[in-house]
Amino acid sequence: MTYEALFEQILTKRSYLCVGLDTDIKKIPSHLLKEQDPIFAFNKQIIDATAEYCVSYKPNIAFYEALGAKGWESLQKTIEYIPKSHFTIADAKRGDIGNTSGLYARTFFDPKSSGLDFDAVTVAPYMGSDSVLPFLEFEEKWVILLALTSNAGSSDFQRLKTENGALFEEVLRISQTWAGADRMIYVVGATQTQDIAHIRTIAPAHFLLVPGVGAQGGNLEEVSRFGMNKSCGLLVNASRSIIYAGNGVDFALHAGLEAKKLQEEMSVYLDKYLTA
Ligand SMILES: O=c1ccn([C@@H]2O[C@H](COP(=O)(O)O)[C@@H](O)[C@H]2O)c(=O)[nH]1
Repeated sequence: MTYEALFEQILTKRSYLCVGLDTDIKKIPSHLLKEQDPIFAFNKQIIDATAEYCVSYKPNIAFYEALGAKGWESLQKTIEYIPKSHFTIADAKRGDIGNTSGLYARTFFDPKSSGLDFDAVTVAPYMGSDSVLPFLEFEEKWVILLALTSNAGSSDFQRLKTENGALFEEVLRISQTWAGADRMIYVVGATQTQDIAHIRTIAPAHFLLVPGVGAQGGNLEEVSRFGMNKSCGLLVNASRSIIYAGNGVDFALHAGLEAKKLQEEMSVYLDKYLTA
């Protein structure tokens, strides 16, 4: 999906919501456990209930890998089921020496090799350019680079001072020499709103993937006020607060209502903060 097509979807849906498919076999409603593929059965109903309120889905790969071959099968079925209008993110946080990164890229971007065809994959920046560039060899696919993550430990390294500011600022600056806003997105936690306005001065045009609203307590209004640019430039993720909003046979109904609530709030912020 292109930058323009993503923005178009945001305007059409009046939403910049990314639903996180962090589907935990231990947390899904018990009636689904009799299904042949409980994870896919859960995801299918979540997608049906939320697709009209979001523009993106982000399965966190850990939840699937942990189940071995069956988990990969559920992931593949899920990705095939997501409507093509939605931007798909493999939250895998990969990155290694170049030839290994090339194989990670094939895993998520080459359906002939792996059966998976995501639009984007999250990548850790700390092994440098040769660990990231192999992902960019796939046309029309995106790298989502970890910049300032939502967890408390983000300050252990990401905020370390360099002669040009904090390390995460250097990640933002240097990585812009590898790819432009049409192929690169940055992860900035919703718990880091005090830094978002400054991040916008370093990366004014890029989309930011913002996890941390909902279960982690990030503030959607502040994220939108400080982070929105003239193409919206935000994909705000919520996982647990949506997919586990209910736990009975009507779990998908509750997930849909939770997604709708966020979409309606986003619609207000698009009117208020989308810069001309
Ligand atoms: O900085 C980061 C980067 C990634 N994540 C991931 O996003 C979701 C958040 O889930 P919630 O249930 O909405 O808290 C999850 O997959 C994380 O691994 C993040 O939280 N922070």
